[in-house]
Amino acid sequence: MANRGKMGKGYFITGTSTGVGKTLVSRALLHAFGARNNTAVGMKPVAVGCENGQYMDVELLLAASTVIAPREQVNPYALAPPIAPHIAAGQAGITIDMTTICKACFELQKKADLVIVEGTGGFLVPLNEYQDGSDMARALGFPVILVVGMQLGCLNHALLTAKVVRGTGLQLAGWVANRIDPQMIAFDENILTLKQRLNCPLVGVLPFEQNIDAKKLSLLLDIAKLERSTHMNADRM
Ligand SMILES: Nc1ncnc2c1ncn2[C@@H]1O[C@H](COP(=O)(O)OP(=O)(O)OP(=O)(O)O)[C@@H](O)[C@H]1O
Ligand SMILES: C[C@H](N)[C@H](N)CCCCCC(=O)O
Ligand SMILES: [Mg+2]
Repeated sequence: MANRGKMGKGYFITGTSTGVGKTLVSRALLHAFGARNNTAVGMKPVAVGCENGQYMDVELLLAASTVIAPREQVNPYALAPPIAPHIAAGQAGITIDMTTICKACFELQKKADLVIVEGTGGFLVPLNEYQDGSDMARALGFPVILVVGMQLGCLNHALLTAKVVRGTGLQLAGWVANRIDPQMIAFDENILTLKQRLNCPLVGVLPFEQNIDAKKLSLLLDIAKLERSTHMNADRM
């Protein structure tokens, strides 16, 4: 459905690694924007890892989206082996192309107020012979939200990623602390360290949940704080 002729905005969701909660946070963001009467659609440009014939990231993002969009726009590249995308693409005899991804995203921006784009693995995962996730993020041009999987080692990964995101010329609009290790020692001190050093808003802290309810967890995300951060940066442009 045409989005009243306006082009939707977007956020690029990256993480400190694979398996840290990018999909969970993307789903929660889709629900959070939907609850504010925004239309919102998820995008997984490059999905790798097919389980029982399904690309779960794509299925979960489709289910959390408030508008229906063609699968080829939501997920331009689906590669079955659960390995690095450039290797999977090479094995499949294809090249992941940024123009293809940008065109698909452009079509989604016509359909929704917000496009929540989930990256693949961590920020610098290679996508083809010359480009990686940072090139995709730069090509899309959206502010970045960093998902930090809270576990020992996350400080280094989070601060490295923040440095590279900013070095790519993109805004780090905010970060989400995702408690993937319920046994993490000094959890509060690690959160405080990243609040002091990431220099962007903490959008929310998601607890470890045995039974995940993305809609419930969306209530823990401070979307207003995220939007203030994004607008402030836009004003500086
Ligand atoms: N807060 C949490 N509590 C419990 N389980 C979680 C939490 N966050 C993530 N998980 C689980 O950890 C796994 C990885 O989460 P998710 O798929 O969102 O990570 P990802 O960063 O999107 O991974 P990928 O790099 O494969 O896309 C999933 O099984 C998910 O259900
Ligand atoms: C298959 C997995 N769940 C992710 N979708 C892809 C992770 C690629 C990681 C590449 C790397 O950093 O070594
Ligand atoms: Mg994912």
